[in-house]
Amino acid sequence: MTTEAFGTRLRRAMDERGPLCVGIDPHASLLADWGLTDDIAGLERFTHTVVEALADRVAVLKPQSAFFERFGSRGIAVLERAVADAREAGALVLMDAKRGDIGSTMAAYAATYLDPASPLFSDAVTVSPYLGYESLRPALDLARESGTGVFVLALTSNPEGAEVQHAARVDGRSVAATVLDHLRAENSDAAPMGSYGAVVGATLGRSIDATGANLAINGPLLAPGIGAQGATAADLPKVFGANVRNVVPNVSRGVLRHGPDVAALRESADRFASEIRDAVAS
Ligand SMILES: O=c1ccn([C@@H]2O[C@H](COP(=O)(O)O)[C@@H](O)[C@H]2O)c(=O)[nH]1
Repeated sequence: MTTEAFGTRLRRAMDERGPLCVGIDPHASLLADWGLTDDIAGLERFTHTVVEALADRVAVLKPQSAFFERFGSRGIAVLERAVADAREAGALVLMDAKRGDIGSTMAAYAATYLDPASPLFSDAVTVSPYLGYESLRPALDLARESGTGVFVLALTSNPEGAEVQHAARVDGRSVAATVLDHLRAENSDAAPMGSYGAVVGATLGRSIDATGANLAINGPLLAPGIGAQGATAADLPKVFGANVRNVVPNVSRGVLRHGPDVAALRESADRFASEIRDAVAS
């Protein structure tokens, strides 16, 4: 059996549905705003509603694992169901777990999200490179084998990220630029796009320039920060320049605050999608 690469599947989904990625982030405050209880029943209703509203129309759904983990094993069961239902409805699922550890432990994280036999098998996972890029090798290798993807934190959307990511190594290269260089090498032989992505916040403005980072990695660029964190679709060309075609913009609370009405969730996602289309085309 040949497994189609994640980068190929993502490119097709972006072309067919537009590049928008909507987050499934069941904040306690959103459960309350939706009139739901802050327990498993509320979590289940919230998650099911988002998947029902959006999995048949957006390219990517991104569950934020933390909001499910806080409910223990029953929360993980809700997450497993959401991943399976979203994939069944045609969305790619990017698990936002931000895992990172020494290689031998990383192999277990990789198996959790990228092994087709796992109950949490997803199309891609976010990982943290701060134990050293090569510590991610088990995930990078398993992704290649299973046709899945890996998104590595490079320049995150939060202001605190700069203290680590802009820091210079002894050779003067910034940490962020180094991560992006590794990803470019990983994606070098891929067409139409590699399966190894970077997380680069839509909030960053031109602060990227100071890092010497080159965003041309021939892979997807997950761009969180639109909506609740203050960035807009219009920021995308400013931040990503010529690489904007590979950007997967993420909106979580900006869409989710319109629930629990399914039509209102869809309208909001459609509005963001259309603003993004216009901004990317301009
Ligand atoms: O740099 C990063 C990396 C990940 N995130 C995650 O994306 C969503 C953003 O949610 P909003 O409600 O749209 O602000 C959330 O799950 C974060 O953990 C990020 O924001 N920045």
